[in-house]
Amino acid sequence: MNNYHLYEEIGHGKFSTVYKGRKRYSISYVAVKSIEKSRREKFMTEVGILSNTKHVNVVGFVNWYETRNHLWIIFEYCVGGDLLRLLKQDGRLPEEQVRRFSYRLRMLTQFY
Ligand SMILES: Nc1ncnc2c1ncn2[C@@H]1O[C@H](COP(=O)(O)OP(=O)(O)OP(=O)(O)O)[C@@H](O)[C@H]1O
Repeated sequence: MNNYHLYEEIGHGKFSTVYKGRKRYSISYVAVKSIEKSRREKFMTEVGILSNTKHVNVVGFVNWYETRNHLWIIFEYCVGGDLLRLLKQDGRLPEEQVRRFSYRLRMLTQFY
């Protein structure tokens, strides 16, 4: 984890916090998810799936780490956040946009 600078929190789950990060000595920005060690099984499942998935519609996996108190996943940083945030901010989406998102999700389910 010494390879990354951590900036502000950009989201959180029940057992995790997600920060904006930057790889040291570079201008590569990432999302850094810190997870409680009690959630190791879920963490390993998430790492297993993401590290074996390379798809334009799935957030890119970079690496994972373990420190004394936490497990960490480094992801590609999605500037726009997630779909839920978009819906909360914009309310109902125009039909055309719903169609675009649905198409991407459909591509993904075909991939699996
Ligand atoms: N790669 C990313 N880029 C930008 N924001 C992200 C990224 N990953 C996660 N986030 C933000 O962090 C929030 C929480 O992340 P995520 O959905 O992965 O947690 P979770 O799996 O629900 O966590 P938990 O299992 O602890 O409940 C997302 O809703 C999103 O706002």
